[in-house]
Amino acid sequence: MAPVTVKKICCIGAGYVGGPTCAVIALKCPNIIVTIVDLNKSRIDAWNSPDFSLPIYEPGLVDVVKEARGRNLFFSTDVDKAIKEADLIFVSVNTPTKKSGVGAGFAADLNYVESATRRIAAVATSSKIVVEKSTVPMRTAESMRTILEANSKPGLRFDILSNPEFLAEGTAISDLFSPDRVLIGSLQTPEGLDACRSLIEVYANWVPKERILTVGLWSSELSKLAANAMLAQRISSINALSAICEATGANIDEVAHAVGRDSRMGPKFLRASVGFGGSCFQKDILNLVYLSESLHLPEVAAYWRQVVIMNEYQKRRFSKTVVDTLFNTITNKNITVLGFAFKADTGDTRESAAITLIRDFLSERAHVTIYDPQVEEAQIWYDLAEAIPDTPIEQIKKQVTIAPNALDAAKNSEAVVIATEWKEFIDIDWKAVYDTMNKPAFVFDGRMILNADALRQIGFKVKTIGRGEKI
Ligand SMILES: NC(=O)C1=CN([C@@H]2O[C@H](COP(=O)(O)OP(=O)(O)OC[C@H]3O[C@@H](n4cnc5c(N)ncnc54)[C@H](O)[C@@H]3O)[C@@H](O)[C@H]2O)C=CC1
Ligand SMILES: O=C(O)[C@H]1O[C@H](OP(=O)(O)OP(=O)(O)OC[C@H]2O[C@@H](n3ccc(=O)[nH]c3=O)[C@H](O)[C@@H]2O)[C@H](O)[C@@H](O)[C@@H]1O
Repeated sequence: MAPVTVKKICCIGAGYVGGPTCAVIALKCPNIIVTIVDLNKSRIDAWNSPDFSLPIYEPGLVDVVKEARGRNLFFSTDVDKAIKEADLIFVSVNTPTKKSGVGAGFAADLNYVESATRRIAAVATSSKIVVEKSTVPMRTAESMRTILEANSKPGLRFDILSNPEFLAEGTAISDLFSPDRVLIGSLQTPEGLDACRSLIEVYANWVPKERILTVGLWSSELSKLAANAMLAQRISSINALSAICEATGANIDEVAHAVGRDSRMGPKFLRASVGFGGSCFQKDILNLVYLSESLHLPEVAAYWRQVVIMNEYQKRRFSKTVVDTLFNTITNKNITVLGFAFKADTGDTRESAAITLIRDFLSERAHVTIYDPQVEEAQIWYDLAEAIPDTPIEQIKKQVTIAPNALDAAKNSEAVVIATEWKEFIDIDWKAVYDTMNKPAFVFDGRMILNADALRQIGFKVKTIGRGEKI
């Protein structure tokens, strides 16, 4: 049997991964019809909006959608139709950490993957290649195959591939245009290898073949968890060192530079911060911890768990620095938090360190004013209500203001806290900010983006993460 030439792709899940990934496939493969489906109608409506107000903010994404939408890229809520017509289906649904039941707080909730798989089984009338795009625990492909085989019409074949996604938010389009690697895992059977070849042919439309890596299914699933765990581990390592810098007078920037010049380590991902956020690092590490515990490897579990513990410590340590520096109390003081997204160039707030910082400030009974250039007000209220479940939102709203820009946000405040590394924060008229603030005026730079000396010249007292210098 020869590999199938893919003509129609269905992507289940129109989120941060499914949307950009399959939009780029459509752009780069004009001969393939790509339909991205989701149960969430408002999300699909936004993808289809005439003025391209897409549901996610990602630099370059609008241009991709403008070129491909209506040509060979479609967004729809008709999941069944898209499944039926496709020869290859990406499953790009969410896999959050389980909130209750066995493995609560650690294991991935596979409910969405299972429902998508059951839907494929229920409606497929022809054989399909089914691709795990979501990040999943090891051996999920096996469960998917069992569900498909037990529930589908007789005579159909389902080949499952693992094709984890490595894009980072904020740079998703350039990551997808020129990925470091595309990883495809398959069973090493003739059918599995044929399915793998079919997917290789899709990517080969724009990705050099030497960047398309093929491995066994289980290695592929584990590689995704491993990559995220090791990236997060680097941040926790540099953040642990930032605490030593602050206590000793060393400068974490200089340490990171010196360490990163070793070609075995490289300079990337060594930026100390208020702590990593995002929907995946913590979730995927906890998933690895759960896997290790299930495999009776407690030392391995403890090793990875420490990466998350260190991240929590970093967030707490930063909010404590703010309180300690503001004369040990922020009760009734105005604190301005610049940035709410978990990193720059995204409107995504999932697990953002800003949320933990703000929760800590509110618990000290401070008044907090927030400004973020991309995050919508409704999202901020939603996240704060989730983070502080025992306080009614009306009460939270009494303590929090959302401002339309940084200058307004800083008015009459005692301290400005940089929580997200948005470039526009570097270019603020800091003298104007200073003039509107109560004195002494403090800046806490949790992202190392500001010129501390220039701020001190204006009159600010400045604390930068990872620097032990006098404020
Ligand atoms: N966000 C990121 O940058 C990255 C995420 N990942 C992984 O990709 C997966 C998806 O992540 P995101 O796109 O961020 O999630 P998301 O929450 O933004 O999108 C998932 C979408 O799937 C839809 N969905 C769920 N069940 C469905 C079903 N049965 N039928 C149709 N639609 C359904 C939801 O309505 C939602 O819109 C996760 O496993 C994540 O770990 C991997 C790499 C990067
Ligand atoms: O599986 C996923 O979801 C994705 O997770 C991360 O991507 P993402 O979370 O979008 O963004 P990152 O750039 O990795 O940043 C994650 C967090 O770490 C922080 N960070 C990053 C780098 C650094 O040096 N220091 C640092 O604190 C960021 O500010 C952010 O809060 C990975 O980088 C992607 O390869 C992966 O596909």
